[in-house]
Amino acid sequence: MNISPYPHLQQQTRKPLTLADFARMKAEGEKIASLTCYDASFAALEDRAGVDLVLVGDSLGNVIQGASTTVGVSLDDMVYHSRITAAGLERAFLMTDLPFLTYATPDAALAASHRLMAEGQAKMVKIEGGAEIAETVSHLTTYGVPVCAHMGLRPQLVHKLGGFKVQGRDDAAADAMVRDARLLEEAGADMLLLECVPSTLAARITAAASVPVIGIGAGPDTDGQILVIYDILGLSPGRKPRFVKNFMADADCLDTATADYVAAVKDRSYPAPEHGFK
Ligand SMILES: Nc1nc(=O)c2c([nH]1)NC[C@@H]1CN(c3ccc(C(=O)N[C@@H](CCC(=O)O)C(=O)O)cc3)CN21
Ligand SMILES: CC(C)C(=O)C(=O)O
Ligand SMILES: [Mg+2]
Repeated sequence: MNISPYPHLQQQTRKPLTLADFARMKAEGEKIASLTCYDASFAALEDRAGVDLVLVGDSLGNVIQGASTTVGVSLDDMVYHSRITAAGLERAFLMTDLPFLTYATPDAALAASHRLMAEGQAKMVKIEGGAEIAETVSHLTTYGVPVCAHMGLRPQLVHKLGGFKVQGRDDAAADAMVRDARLLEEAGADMLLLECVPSTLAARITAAASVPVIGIGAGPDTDGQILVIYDILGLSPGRKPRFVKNFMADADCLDTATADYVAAVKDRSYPAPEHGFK
């Protein structure tokens, strides 16, 4: 499959990306294209489509294991899928989620991150939380673990929240999220991820942050975008979150659908206004 006519592929080299590349992309206003991934074949597909950042998400509880939440995903599951995803990557940077209750103390987070990095070949770990995980982020940073802090809608808290709902809608919650983003950055977070927050709040946090901010359901103004790979390929059954776009609808194969997603993030045609929240 020859997908070379894409402008973003003509500009890219096959050299492995590093955190410095994401800092440069933020500074230059080049959007970071990210997708989730769970195995080597999809990793190779995403890598040749020009995806910059690959996340082995605990969403594998939903899309691989068929559960309705991510709560049951184990660290062994994450290590396994991280390792088999890493095997398919050449250029893209690999980030892996720490699953529910594997980072409840700083030392537990360090031990779990060790497994994701040493066995799972992750180059960065992602943990869900705000100010309350700042100490953990600081501990990981001290020992050289790159960290992304996942704020806004935190799917691991589904049973506390009572569902998957937009976060940071009132002024007090929005101000708290802005403060937490700053604290996490000061604690050493290398990246932030915002899920399901009003587009205006995501723009505010992105403008204030010196590290790259990736969004999902966070509007067009974050430094990058992420979606679940099966959602862009039309493989997810049932009602879709409003930020999802099926790129398979206008594509003739998986390679063009995935490259079309990357191109749409790069040229800012995804996300459109209807994919964001007020
Ligand atoms: N296939 C898949 N895609 C995802 O994006 C995803 C997963 N699984 N599993 C883990 C979490 C769960 N996510 C979700 C799930 C549902 C909504 C949702 O239905 N949101 C409503 C917002 C409701 C409101 O307005 O408060 C929506 O209409 O989009 C959002 C994120 C995102 N993640
Ligand atoms: C949706 C993304 C951000 C995630 O955390 C996951 O796939 O688990
Ligand atoms: Mg996750």
